[in-house]
Parts: sequence; C-alpha cells; structure tokens
Amino acid sequence: MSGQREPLSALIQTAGVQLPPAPAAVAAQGVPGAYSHRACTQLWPQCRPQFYRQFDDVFAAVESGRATVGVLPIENSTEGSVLPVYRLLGLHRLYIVDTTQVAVEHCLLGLPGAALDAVAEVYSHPQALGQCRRFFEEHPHLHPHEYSNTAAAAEMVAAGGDQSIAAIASEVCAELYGLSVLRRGVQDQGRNRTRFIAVMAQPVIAPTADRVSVCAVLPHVQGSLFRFLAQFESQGLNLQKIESRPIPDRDFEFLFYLDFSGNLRQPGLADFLDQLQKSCEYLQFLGNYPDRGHPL
Ligand SMILES: O=C(O)C(=O)C[C@]1(C(=O)O)C=C[C@@H](O)C=C1
Repeated sequence: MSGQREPLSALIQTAGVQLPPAPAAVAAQGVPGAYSHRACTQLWPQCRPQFYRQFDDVFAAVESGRATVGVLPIENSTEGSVLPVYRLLGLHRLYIVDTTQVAVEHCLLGLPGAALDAVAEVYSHPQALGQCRRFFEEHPHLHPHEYSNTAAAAEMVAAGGDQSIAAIASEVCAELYGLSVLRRGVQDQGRNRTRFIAVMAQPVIAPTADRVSVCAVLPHVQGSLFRFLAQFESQGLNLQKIESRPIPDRDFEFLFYLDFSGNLRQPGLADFLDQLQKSCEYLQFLGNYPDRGHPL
C-alpha cells in the first residue's frame, strides 16, 4: 500500500482539469481485438494502443512514462469486480481519470471447418469464462482453460491448427485471426457489459467528473466501518460501490475500495476528504472522473 500521507485536499489542488484529448501513447492488456482495445477506441477513436501481456505491465508502462494513459477493465455486470485490477490500484499510485463501458458479446471461435461437437478444450480470460458458466453447463464436453486474454486466446487457437481447441472472444477476433464463429452470444446474460478505467500518473478532475474512488484501511475496532460510512450519509453523498479485499500481511483485515458520487472541486468536498482521511488508518485517493454510461 502506498497511501498519501499529506492532506488529500492538497493533492486535489494539484489535479489537472482537462482530460487528454488525444494521448500520445495508450497502454492496454492483451493483443488487438481484446475488449480493452474496444475500450481504448471508445475513449479515443484515433488511438492505436500499445499492448502488454499482463495488467501489471500496463501499470508499469504508465508509471515509467512509456504510456500516457493505461486502460483496464474494472468490473463486469455479470461477473463483478476484476479483482487483480483492484489489487494493482491499491499497490500503485496511479489515478483514474475517465471510464467507458463496453458491451461484451462473447463468441466461441474455432478454426475454419471446426464443429462445436468436435471441440474439447476452450481457452479464454477467467473473467470471460465466468461470464459463460451456463454455456459450459449446457455443453459438458467443453473443458474451460484460463488464458491471459480473450483475444490472445483467439490468436493462440489460430496459430495452433488443432480443430479440437477453441477460444471465447469477441466476433472482431474471428476476422482478425481468421477464425470461424461456432456460436455467438455464449455469455449468460444478453446485456453483458464491462466497465473500463483510464489511469494516469497525475490526477485529472474534469468539470464533468462525478464519481470519486478511494481505498481505505480502517482502525480494527468495533464500529469503525459504521462510523466511516455514516460520514457519507451526513454529507448526503451517494455511495456507489464497496469492495473489500484482504490485506495480505494482516490476518482477516480488509482494504475497502469505495466509489461515491461528487466532484471534489465542489465547495466543501475536498475538506470532507480530509475529514475522512483523519478517521482512517490510511486513505488513498484513486481518482475523480466522469461516470460515463453505455455508449450504444
Ligand atoms: O480484454 C479482454 O479481452 C480480456 O480478456 C479481459 C477482460 C476482463 O478482465 O474483464 C475484459 C473484458 C471482459 O469482461 C472479459 C475479459
């Protein structure tokens, strides 16, 4: 954990006001055709992302200055939080500056000529496999295997030349990697969306920012979570999400990730953040950004 020790209101004052109109370099996880790729072009239609193998590499690229912005999945409407990205937000000191939601329609992709009945092994990102549980229950001859990314799994299937191996990825990957769509819409929920965040090394609070993310460690005493949450109620702030994750070196103590509505440039809100910080063992500011809805 690398929490800010100075009053958070001082950090808020240093934040930029303008979102990058056309960032010089955008980093994303996976390979072309990944859902992260779509998130990048939804945010900046002209951008050509740099792709990295792991989520950690995207954080490292932004931290080192190799990329101006990193784009990462944070939660899915079916499968919930992308926990590795939450963990990395707590470990690093990058700031969420923007968001976008991607409509995720998964397809089973195989080699040209392959048939669904003859496929045995299916590769995809664990989040994507989790979004397709029912499809696997209905097709018990298909064995799911975790892979680093949906599009990377499609690329691997195309290179392997084995008709018994398939991938779960977007339809775009069929065109990109020369695969056939064996089944379209294999996700459990028709309306399946993933929310992505854009992170930068410096905070940016745009005039349209309306969602704040923080991460807190509370004193491990009776009533501390209750008192912490009561502060939001007394300010009339709407809590949008709470995610709790174990602190690895403390037995059964938790790091709380919270999102609440507001723009920290509104009078009194930065002071509220300082008050919140005083009531915690540790409070990290993760960003204040526009909570954009579904573009479709
Ligand atoms: O971007 C991709 O293609 C991924 O494999 C990652 C990821 C995720 O981690 O949530 C992105 C969106 C979908 O929800 C499924 C998988």
